[in-house]
Amino acid sequence: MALFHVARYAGPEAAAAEAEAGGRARALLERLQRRARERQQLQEEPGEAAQAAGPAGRRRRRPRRARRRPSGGTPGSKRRKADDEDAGAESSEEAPAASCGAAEAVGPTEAPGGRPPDGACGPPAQSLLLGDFKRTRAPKVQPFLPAWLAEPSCVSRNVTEDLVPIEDVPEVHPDLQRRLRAHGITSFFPVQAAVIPAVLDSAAGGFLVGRGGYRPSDLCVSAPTGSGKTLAFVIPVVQALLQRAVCRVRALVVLPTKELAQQVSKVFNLYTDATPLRVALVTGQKSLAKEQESLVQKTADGFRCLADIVVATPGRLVDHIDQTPGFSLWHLRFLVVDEADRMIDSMHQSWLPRVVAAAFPGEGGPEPFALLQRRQPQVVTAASTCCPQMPLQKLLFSATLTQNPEKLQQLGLYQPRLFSTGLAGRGPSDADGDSGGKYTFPTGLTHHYVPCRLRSKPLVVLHLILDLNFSRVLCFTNSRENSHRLFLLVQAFGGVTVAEFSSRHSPGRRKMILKQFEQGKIQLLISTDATARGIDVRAVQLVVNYDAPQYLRTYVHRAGRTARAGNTGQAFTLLLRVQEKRFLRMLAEAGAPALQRHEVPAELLQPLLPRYEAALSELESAVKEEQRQKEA
Ligand SMILES: Nc1ncnc2c1ncn2[C@@H]1O[C@H](COP(=O)(O)OP(=O)(O)OP(=O)(O)O)[C@@H](O)[C@H]1O
Repeated sequence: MALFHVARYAGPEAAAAEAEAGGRARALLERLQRRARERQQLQEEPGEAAQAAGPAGRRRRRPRRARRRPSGGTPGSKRRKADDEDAGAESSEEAPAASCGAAEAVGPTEAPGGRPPDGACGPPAQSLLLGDFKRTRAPKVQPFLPAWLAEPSCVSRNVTEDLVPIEDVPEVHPDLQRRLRAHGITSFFPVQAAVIPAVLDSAAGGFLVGRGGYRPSDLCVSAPTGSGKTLAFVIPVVQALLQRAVCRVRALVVLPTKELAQQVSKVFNLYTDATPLRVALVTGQKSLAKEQESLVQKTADGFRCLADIVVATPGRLVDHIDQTPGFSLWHLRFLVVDEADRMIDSMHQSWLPRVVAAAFPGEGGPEPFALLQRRQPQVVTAASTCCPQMPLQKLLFSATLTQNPEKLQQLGLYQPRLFSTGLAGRGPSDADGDSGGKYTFPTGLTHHYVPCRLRSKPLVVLHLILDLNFSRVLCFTNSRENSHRLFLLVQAFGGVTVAEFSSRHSPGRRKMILKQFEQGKIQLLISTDATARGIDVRAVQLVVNYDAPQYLRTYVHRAGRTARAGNTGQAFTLLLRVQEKRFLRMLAEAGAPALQRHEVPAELLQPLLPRYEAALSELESAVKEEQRQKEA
């Protein structure tokens, strides 16, 4: 029977054996010293010694590899192992185990007293050496996706060819169709043509109950940037709520940034302003009291709700759940999570459990006899279907929706259904933990990279704008400081209307900057990733990644600020030599079309140099002045 062998102190009985071993060690040492002397002699008189040694001299060299092994066996056993090596029986990585194996193969020659023979490797031949790990390559684990993720409803990403005329989607109310036409929309983009009917279908039985009394499926939508995801939820939510009689918060849209929330609330306003529906924006741009006034009104017998649709950032939403008297989510029917992957990342703020808790007052809640009092949904049974209650349906949207089931699980989705423009379940992992190889890019977007040195990066940006004549450029850096310094430098250089956008500025100032950029008053907007997601500025021709994005998702969103809604656009990434390999591999895994290498020869930058040098010294004094002011 094979035994485990752990080398340990054997007790006083082993003392004699140890003394014997000590004698053996001395003999071995002497032998080694003798050989060293011989070797030294050989080096001193190589010709003679080689002749004298003849073939035996050469033979003596061979067992050296075997000697390096930790066995320290008898000369006989050494020779056996050397023979095994010659025959190529074992690889060098497996040497320790192999030497034991070889001894086992020839059968152990026992010394008197049943001990292993001199120099036999430690444990008995039949035993298993603990910690004797062999280096074997672990098989790659392929992600196993749940069926809804692995088999999504596929949607085309081509928003120029696969348009669907709005009259071909009869589920959309004629009033809304008229309104869409009034805003210049005559056809739905593919994602809209697929998602709008699906959401409307789930509210077909009226928004108070799901179809047939069942709870509707939650929907997840993964489609490229600029593919019209906003209207894909605005239209069905507005249409479903048009039937409401009493104003209650029935739709809540949560977004990661103030600017995005503002943009989405604008779109809601476009489609609700001729209806009784009211939209409130709660992002912290106004004071809490002002926002409270837009949400609830105090009456003689309690509070009156003033908003049907609330568009919010998560932090401010939780503030209102906690601090606004009369703000209730008991009638919430739609919870829309835009930029869903980003919102999952912000889950540590616990905004979702707070929303769900506020939406389900539960047993003993403040309205115990309300007809449609909601409880946290339980398992569907015959009894539970007898007493239908208003469902809370989640709608998730993103251009980079995670396929990580563990992350998605945090959202507590119910029988989810995925609409996707990407191929499901392919590709290896992204650096941030999400699976890559599945994000899709707008068809009109071309990707370039510019190999350059750190010092010449600002010059390359100036060259792109001034020499290649791009009139609306969005340039991303990885930090506020980088944005600010690049802004100061370009400003000092002159000839370009430039602004910076980052958390250095107040929300009001940021709003104004975005407006001016949209109006074309700013040619170059230098920004942190604050504008990377969702911001929809028409006619951005060029996106420059001044600092290469670290993550694939960041690249997808940054580049997606151009080539929106079927337009064309270009994304240029400035890469240092050390960044090239990793970045190109990351994009290849993302399924991005091949990046075009765009060389900017030094001669092209040469004419810009004199002004650039002057701008650099201006920058230096500006930075010093800023530091002085900070310290004062
Ligand atoms: N059916 C349509 N026809 C014409 N233009 C449209 C249509 N739907 C949306 N658009 C326009 O396309 C642009 C992009 O839409 P939207 O902002 O909804 O994209 P998105 O998919 O949400 O992008 P992102 O992922 O970057 O947030 C907007 O300017 C919008 O007005």
